Amino acid sequence: MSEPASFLDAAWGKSTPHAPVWLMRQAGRYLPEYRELKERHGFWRMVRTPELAVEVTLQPIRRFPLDAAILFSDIMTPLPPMGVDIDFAPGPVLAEPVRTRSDVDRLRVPDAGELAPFVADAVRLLRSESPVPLIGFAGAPLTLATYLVQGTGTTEHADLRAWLAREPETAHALLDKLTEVTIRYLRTQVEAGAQAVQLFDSWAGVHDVAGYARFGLPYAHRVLDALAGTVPRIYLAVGSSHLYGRIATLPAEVVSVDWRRPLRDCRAELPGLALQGNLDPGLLLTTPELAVAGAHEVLRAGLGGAHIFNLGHGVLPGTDPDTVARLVDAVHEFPRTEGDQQP
Ligand SMILES: Cc1c2[nH]c(c1CCC(=O)O)Cc1[nH]c(c(CCC(=O)O)c1C)Cc1[nH]c(c(CCC(=O)O)c1C)Cc1[nH]c(c(C)c1CCC(=O)O)C2
Repeated sequence: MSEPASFLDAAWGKSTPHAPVWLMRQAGRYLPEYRELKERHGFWRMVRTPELAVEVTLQPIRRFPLDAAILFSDIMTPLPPMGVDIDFAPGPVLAEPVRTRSDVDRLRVPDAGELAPFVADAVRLLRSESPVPLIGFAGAPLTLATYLVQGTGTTEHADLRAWLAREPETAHALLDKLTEVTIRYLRTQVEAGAQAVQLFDSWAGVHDVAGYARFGLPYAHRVLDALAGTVPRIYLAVGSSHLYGRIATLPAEVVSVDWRRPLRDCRAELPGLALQGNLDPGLLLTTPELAVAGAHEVLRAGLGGAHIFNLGHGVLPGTDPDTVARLVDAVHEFPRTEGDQQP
């Protein structure tokens, strides 16, 4: 590799000599050192103890030459201070879903300082310990509402869509509170030193264009707009290419694309935006050779504009860390210079 790949350059829309690479869920269950720590401490304690959150954030950075670190936390982290009781099994499970107007009225909107002081501490520690830029993150309001209304994240979401249609005013009241909390939560991370932010709208894709335009877009817009002029903003919505016409209007620098369509097809629909993605995480469950071949496809499709290499969604639990190592090297070895596009 001639020059190091710069994550922040690509996030600001510059075309880099190599694609920088990080992986959603790069810290987590596929790493034995993560499983060992979780066995000892449990998930919430790891999230809430800055030294443990720092350790888990850095585990993948020590193993692989990744170009960015993502804070170890969860999109659910700002919800308990609002008065929501959440456990992980392994996905989030709420003691009581939020469905009525009085459920929504009871939710608190805590001050920034109250929201997650341990997150601000972890970010500050990471800024002195991490050799690579640090990405902060939050869940987008509609995705957080998905968990709050359903109580889990595991259905077809028809009940959420029915609830939105039946109770639009209650839904807007809930989304409004979640938007304010998310803005405070992300500003806290940026003020503590996060160098980029990713807004995870993981479940936006289950809505039709009109539903997204009504309940997703305006709130994601407000969150991203509140961070204007600070750090590059990455927006992720899985299974959502039917929404790209709307997503293109968001005040973000980067859109994270899932594995369903080649990046070159997405560029035309997301003009002026850097693209992040989009290897199928399922390919990392095959062989290093197939994963690397898939990465080359993605890298070729990503030419023609700024590209941050990532998966289309998170690393899956059964992934072999050696395959991840081969993948990261393959991305760094791929030149993005014009006329020299084959690995
Ligand atoms: C929907 C969502 C959640 N959490 C998150 C999202 C958005 C991203 C996406 O769409 O996948 C975001 C998240 N969750 C976690 C991170 C840490 C940083 C990273 O490495 O990417 C991030 C960025 C840790 C975690 N969050 C969770 C774990 C697993 C806990 C365990 O060890 O069992 C980790 C490492 C628990 C969790 N938390 C959530 C789910 C669905 C689960 C189930 C297990 C899983 O998908 O890994 C909610």
